[in-house]
Amino acid sequence: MSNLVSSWSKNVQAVPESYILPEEKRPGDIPVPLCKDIPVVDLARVEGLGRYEVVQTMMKASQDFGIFQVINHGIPEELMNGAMSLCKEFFDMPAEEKAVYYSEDKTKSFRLYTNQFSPKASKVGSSWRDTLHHYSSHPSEEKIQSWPEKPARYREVVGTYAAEVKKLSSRLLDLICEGLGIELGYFGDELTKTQQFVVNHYPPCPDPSLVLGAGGHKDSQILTLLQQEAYGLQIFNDGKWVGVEPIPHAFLIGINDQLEIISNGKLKSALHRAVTNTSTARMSLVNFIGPSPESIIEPAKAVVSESNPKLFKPISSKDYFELYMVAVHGPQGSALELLKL
Ligand SMILES: O=C(O)CCC(=O)C(=O)O
Ligand SMILES: [Fe+2]
Repeated sequence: MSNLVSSWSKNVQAVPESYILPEEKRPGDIPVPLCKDIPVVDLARVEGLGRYEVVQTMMKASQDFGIFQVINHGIPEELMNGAMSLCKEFFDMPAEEKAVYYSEDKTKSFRLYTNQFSPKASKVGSSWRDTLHHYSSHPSEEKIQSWPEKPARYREVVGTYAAEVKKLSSRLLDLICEGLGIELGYFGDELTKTQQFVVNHYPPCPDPSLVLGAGGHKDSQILTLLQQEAYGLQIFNDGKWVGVEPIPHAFLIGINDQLEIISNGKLKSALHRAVTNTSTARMSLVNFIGPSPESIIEPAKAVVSESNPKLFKPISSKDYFELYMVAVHGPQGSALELLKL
């Protein structure tokens, strides 16, 4: 338990050795510019004449950046504020109260942990973050019973929030179907059977140039919907790291590896990382929508043709995740390369 970064980092003046990255992986001191070209999609325009343009913008952003942001998405601001502040309250609780939820057992549907991507064996480059992870496959009311009882209203608000995010993901995936020329409802069942809600907490760090909150990686599932208030997310674009500007109450949408496969490479899963800062704890509320473990992931028939042959081998979602968990430590930050034909 004492290994939670939020438990010990207040008392340190320097970054402990095991958190210092090898030189080539460090974010360094040179400022990373914010990328001003990542599209912000106004979902209010979907119902009217703007629909075609919205879909095209989403498609182009997914090809060029692998991410875009959405506003007027229909999830109430009070609900987003409520989820964010309850998650903050959770991390602000005394270490003993959080200890109950701490677990290194990856099969648990709910747990608090630190350093998922840095096995104990590796002595360098641990991530400067703690994570609260909720995993569910729908419908899954009983899983909520394993979530924190404190702060009061946590279960209720996070439960409502997760359900709203799931609805938003379905709307977005229908628009993506339109853009790809895939039949509507393609993602309606097995391909979106699972939902993970991950709360990343990055405490202030004495020297952000030496560490990362989250090392470079791609997300393995279908779609990411991320809520944030403070800056810290960067993507690797056009050969360099660029910053993503947080927009209050927007959701950042990310294409994941298994959607890249289904789209036959038309949509790109973005390599991204999170940096820390010296003054404020940053939180990101991350929702991953993904397939059932048994789903076979392969390019959709509608996106493949003689002139556009399959680029990826079929694989079950479960097997993809196993490959991913090894490959995520490598320079690609994902297992996509291993499936290329
Ligand atoms: O905190 C962030 O902005 C990124 C987190 C992330 O990439 C993840 O949880 O997969
Ligand atoms: Fe990620």
